[in-house]
Order: sequence, then structure tokens, then C-alpha cells
Amino acid sequence: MIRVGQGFDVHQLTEGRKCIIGGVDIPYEKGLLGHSDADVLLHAITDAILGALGRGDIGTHFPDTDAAFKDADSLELLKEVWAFSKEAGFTLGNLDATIIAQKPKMAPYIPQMAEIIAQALEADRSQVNVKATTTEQLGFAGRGEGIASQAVVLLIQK
Ligand SMILES: Nc1ccn([C@@H]2O[C@H](COP(=O)(O)O)[C@@H](O)[C@H]2O)c(=O)n1
Ligand SMILES: C[C@@]1(CO)OP(=O)(O)OP(=O)(O)OC[C@H]1O
Repeated sequence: MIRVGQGFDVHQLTEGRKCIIGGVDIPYEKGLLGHSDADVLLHAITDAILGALGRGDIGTHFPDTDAAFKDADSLELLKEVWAFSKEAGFTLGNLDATIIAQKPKMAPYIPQMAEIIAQALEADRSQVNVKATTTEQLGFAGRGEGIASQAVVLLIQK
């Protein structure tokens, strides 16, 4: 059986926060605001996996009203959700994700992000693709008010 899932997330950019995306701490004058570390890319991927499994969304499993998830490492949340996939007998077919950000420039960090994600999902690096796009200065992302990400995953049950 194969299952497809998609995820989308947005976090606000603000001063005094780290800019952690895809598990990489990116040097930038602003960072992402959230209850957790606000890793917008890993949240979209986590939601895509939950979608493929038919298991709700990230907020259902890790509520932002629960102090246990304050400043949570989103890579750990992703690994917890990946454990659900493994329990159900799924492996990753492939994953494709896009970061939607006017700034900072993501390209230098994308290989490291893809490596971190592949390791978390116990997959080969070739199964993970991460891209970035600006919105040509349009909308909230274009004004630098926030960063969005979207992800699609294909899971395969042997
Ligand atoms: N935050 C970003 C946005 C884009 N990139 C890279 O630049 C290329 C061109 O972006 P456009 O939005 O003008 O199409 C894009 O394909 C990415 O490779 C980036 O690194 N960081
Ligand atoms: C990850 C959680 C939990 O710490 O908090 P946030 O960092 O605010 O992220 P969001 O994308 O709103 O999703 C789910 C939350 O419950």
C-alpha cells in the first residue's frame, strides 16, 4: 500500500528568537516565533506524515497549550511521529518540501537540512528534496513578516 500526505505551516519572524529551519540554526537578524523552536519546515513535514497516516496533525499530538512542548526540539517531535509510521510498517518513498521565505537565503543550508531530515526518517539522502522560493516580495513572506513551508510525503507499506 502507498499513502500520500501533505503539510503546510507558517511561523512569524521576530527579533530575539533563533531561526531554526530543517534542524539547522540559520544565522539571521530575526527568528521564528512559536511554542516550540518553531521549525516551520519540520512542522510541515511532521504534518505531511501524520496526514499520510490519517493520524490528525501536529497540534493534536503536541498541543501548544502543554508546557511539555515549550521550546520543544521539532526534530524530536518529527522522530516521535516517524515512530508511528514504522509501527504501522511504513518506510519513506520520497519527500519533497518547499520553504517560502523572502530572506534569509536558504540555499547554503539546504544540503544539511536534507541530511538531517533523511536521518530522522531513516531514509537515504536521495529520497529527500528540499527547495526554497521567495514570493517576489509579495504577501507576508515577501514583507519578511514570516516564513511558510509545505511538504508532500509518500509512504510505502511493504
Ligand atoms: N529564501 C530563499 C529563497 C530562494 N532561494 C533560492 O533562490 C532561487 C530563486 O528564488 P525565486 O523566488 O526568485 O524563484 C530559488 O530557486 C532558491 O534556489 C533561497 O536560497 N532562499
Ligand atoms: C509544535 C507546537 C507545540 O510546541 O507548537 P508551535 O511551535 O507553536 O508550532 P505550530 O506549528 O503552531 O504547531 C503545533 C504546536 O502544538
